[in-house]
Amino acid sequence: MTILIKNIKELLQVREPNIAIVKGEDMKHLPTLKNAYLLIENDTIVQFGPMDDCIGIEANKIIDANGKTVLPAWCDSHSHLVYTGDRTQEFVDRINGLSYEEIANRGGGILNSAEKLQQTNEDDLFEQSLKRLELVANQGTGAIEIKSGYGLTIEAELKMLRVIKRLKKHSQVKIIPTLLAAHAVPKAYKNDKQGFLDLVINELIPKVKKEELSNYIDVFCENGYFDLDDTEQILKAGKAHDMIPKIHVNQFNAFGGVALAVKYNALSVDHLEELNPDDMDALKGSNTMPVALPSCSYFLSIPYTPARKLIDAGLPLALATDYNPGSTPSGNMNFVISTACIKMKMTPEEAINAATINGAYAMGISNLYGSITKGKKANLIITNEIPSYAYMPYAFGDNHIDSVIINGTIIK
Ligand SMILES: N=CN[C@@H](CCC(=O)O)C(=O)O
Ligand SMILES: [Zn+2]
Repeated sequence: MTILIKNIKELLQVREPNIAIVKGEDMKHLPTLKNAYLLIENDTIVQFGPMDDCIGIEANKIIDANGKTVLPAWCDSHSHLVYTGDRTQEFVDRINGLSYEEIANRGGGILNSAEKLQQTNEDDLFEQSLKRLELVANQGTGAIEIKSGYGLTIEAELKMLRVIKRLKKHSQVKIIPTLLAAHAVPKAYKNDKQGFLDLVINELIPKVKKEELSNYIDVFCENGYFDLDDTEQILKAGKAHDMIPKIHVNQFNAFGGVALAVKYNALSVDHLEELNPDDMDALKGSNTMPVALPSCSYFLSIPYTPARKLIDAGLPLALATDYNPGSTPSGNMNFVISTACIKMKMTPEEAINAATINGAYAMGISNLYGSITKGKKANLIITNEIPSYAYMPYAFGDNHIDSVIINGTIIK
């Protein structure tokens, strides 16, 4: 099956295969091709170039993208989209003055979602999660990381990861599963956090590896959740099983989690709403991708990750949704890039780089995703007729997407 997209007004994020990450000053540059064509064969981008070179190319299906922009589908490197129910009551409680922390201390928050998830059967969880996955795919997400972490028991964590495995089989979207082994201390271990850590280390991680459910490991490194010592125990256990760390860190407090994650060669450090000079120093010279989650800052009214500070220091940055029922009930990457431009002062070029090639890097898949490159997967967004690509983040809240192609299949 071949698809030819012709008369593309502007083809964005055109890269050579050797570019796996974009950092600092380079993030300001978004390579594009005007008046272009692109040819897909099965699930792969096989050719693209100026329209003048399109003569004689035939295909099973031809799409005329006159006036439209084509770009790589979004790469959302941080989500928790497998969950059950919602937390609207906590949303209203926060409007009425309670903080996220106060709600968690009362047994709400992650523990609330865990209780619901433990009581939900696997098929129901799959159906609820599939709807969210289809929703974000229609919003242009072609690759997504999905975490466990609302199970908090061995069985419920395995249930989450098995649901993620089913989603992988069922969907064209590229899915990277992450074991969020230590998300909160379960009620049953309230006075025995070490007991819970031992359970994760001695039972959960080996079971996850045995069933080949995930190669990535995450911890919520935060006051009231898991401290540096706890986090290091999990990272060590993960390392012993060849698991790559992707860590929740510095959401509310900065106390050395970034340096610890870098020490364990984390692929990404996510949140970073709080960031101190030591964190910056740890990131410089590392292979770890900082990931900002602006929709979470927006929803919880907490600081935005200091994107300018990171990028101006020569570091890379990825943008992701954090889609989850508590801090970010939205998986819309279009909103993420708008918010990054509006609130974090990222340029449209920086935001698109952060949400495509750098997002792919933060999932370990930038060899096949995140740019328009021959040989990469045909994961594409075709926009409506828009005056320029900057119009996408500028006209926030509107839908600018005409079609979405994922894995060579037109899904919208
Ligand atoms: N911070 C930790 N985990 C999620 C939120 C979890 C929840 O509130 O359910 C996050 O990334 O924001
Ligand atoms: Zn998260």
